[in-house]
Amino acid sequence: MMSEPTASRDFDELVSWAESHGGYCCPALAFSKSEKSGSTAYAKGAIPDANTRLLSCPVSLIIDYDKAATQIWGDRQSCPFAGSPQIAIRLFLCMQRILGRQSPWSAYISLLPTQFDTPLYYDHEEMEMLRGTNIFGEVELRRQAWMEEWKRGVMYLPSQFDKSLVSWDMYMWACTVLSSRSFPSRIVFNTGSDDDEDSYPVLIPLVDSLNHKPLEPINWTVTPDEFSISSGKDIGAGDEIFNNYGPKGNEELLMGYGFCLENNPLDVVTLKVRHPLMSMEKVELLSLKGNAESTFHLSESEPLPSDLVQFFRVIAANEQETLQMLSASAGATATATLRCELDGLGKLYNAVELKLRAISVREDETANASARQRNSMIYVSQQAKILSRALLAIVRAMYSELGIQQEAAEDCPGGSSTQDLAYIRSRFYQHLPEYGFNLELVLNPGGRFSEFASVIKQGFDVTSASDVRAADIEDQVLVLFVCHLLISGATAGGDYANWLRSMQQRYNTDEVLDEEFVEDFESMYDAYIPVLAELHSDMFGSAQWSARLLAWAGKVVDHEGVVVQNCEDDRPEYWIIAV
Ligand SMILES: C[S@@+](CC[C@H](N)C(=O)[O-])C[C@H]1O[C@@H](n2cnc3c(N)ncnc32)[C@H](O)[C@@H]1O
Repeated sequence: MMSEPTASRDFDELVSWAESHGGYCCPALAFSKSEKSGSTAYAKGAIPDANTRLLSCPVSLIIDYDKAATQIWGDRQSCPFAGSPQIAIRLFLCMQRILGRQSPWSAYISLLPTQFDTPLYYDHEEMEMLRGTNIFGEVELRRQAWMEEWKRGVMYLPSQFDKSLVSWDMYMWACTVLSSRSFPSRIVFNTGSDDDEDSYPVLIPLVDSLNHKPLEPINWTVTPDEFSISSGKDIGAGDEIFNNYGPKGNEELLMGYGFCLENNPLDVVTLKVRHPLMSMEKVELLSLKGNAESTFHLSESEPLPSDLVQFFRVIAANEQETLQMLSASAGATATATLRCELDGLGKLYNAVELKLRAISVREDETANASARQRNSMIYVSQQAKILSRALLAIVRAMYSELGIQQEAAEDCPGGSSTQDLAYIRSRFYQHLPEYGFNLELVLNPGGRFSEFASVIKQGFDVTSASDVRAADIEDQVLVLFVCHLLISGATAGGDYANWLRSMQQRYNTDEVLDEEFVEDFESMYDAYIPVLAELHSDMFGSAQWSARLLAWAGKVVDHEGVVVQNCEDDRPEYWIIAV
């Protein structure tokens, strides 16, 4: 039980107005003012019976499209905004505000806030705290959309209205009132389903006076006469009485309502991924429906949703792997290859890391911070926390693909710090040689391929793998290496024999290596092979070297490679998974 807040008389008029039209306010409920969340409602005495009706609003006072259209344009048919009912309601709100005490809704309108903490009201410095987040870009888009609406809306107001009174500031006020306190029409009028696109926001005076608490058990009841709210639990004397605005993360709360909740159990990171150009098979695998991007929701409890992993798996798949996945989804048992899994996870890692890096988490003192600064800090740090969890989950998924999850669990007991990630990734790097090769392995002077390495270093005038990357010839060196592996007889035995055989079956066909494609490798052959043959005739002088062989290896590198971010120097590097 809390100490009882000070009752505010500001609400007396609102309550009597609602009651005079058939509304209801539970006698044990009182209103007070709070600095943190505007007006709040609390229990003057215990409300012990769950399901006690708390507040209700008669249908005659609910502000919906019907009332807005008929009051402004005379009837629904004459309203030009049937397809965008929210515009009619926003204009209606402005009209009621202009009418002042003349408005039948004046008891309600006069109590509505006129100052908000939604990011559309932030100044430049406050916006900077949100840089890199989804909201940062969204704010301007929303402002533009509202501004367009305002211009169109005012233009269509009937001539008896003084259009000049509906200022941009007033329209923005109406938009924010609607975003911060409306209910969806599909619930209020019992129409449609959750994803009903025809649903629009309606205002329910009095019932909209409660603050939000996630997961709070409340019931909304709709009858032909009223919309009421009752609690799903007993309420103690002095306790705040909450509504539950639905499953909303901090991003939605901040953008629409102007507040954030620390430890919001329903917080999510919304990750929007633009579609790259894709084959019809991939489009089918992802069941894409023509949108330019896909949206995923990451949460603390589910930082790596399976649909997100599947999206990147399909993006990463080469032709062969795509066909395998298609037949698997049609009932066959094939699963994605290790290469595809690692490449998909690697690409996903990069996408998530990019998003994490774009935002800056501030560790400032919160004691002197304004409400807006506090909200931004909560939002950004929670986003960062979920993204870091996702990174860790991705690395663990890579471990698990490589069959070394046991070690990860023992050595790295959890957490999401950068050290954990760097550690876990360095372990991942140590294990990759068991599965394939990259430049470091190929050019290691003391390693298995030291002879090949020394010819390449001489021929290309480089001393290390990073020189090769800096010269932008990583893929070419790997192409030469794949050819070298084949020519040097690895097919006859050794670790890569089976892999090379399957690569030959897959890519060494006239269908894959058409004339035009092979021709592209002739200049590479002319530029490199004679020079390298002079340096080491046994290795590069064999008649097996040809533009066609290089073209084949080009296909292998292109389709069987995995791009992984190097955690030390932070550059992308190429791995060929050869198992
Ligand atoms: C529907 S109104 C709720 C009643 C509101 N306090 C008022 O003054 O009218 C929604 C607004 O209340 C505030 N609010 C609601 N729940 C809150 C919470 N849990 N913490 C902080 N502010 C909250 C936000 O300003 C939000 O825009």
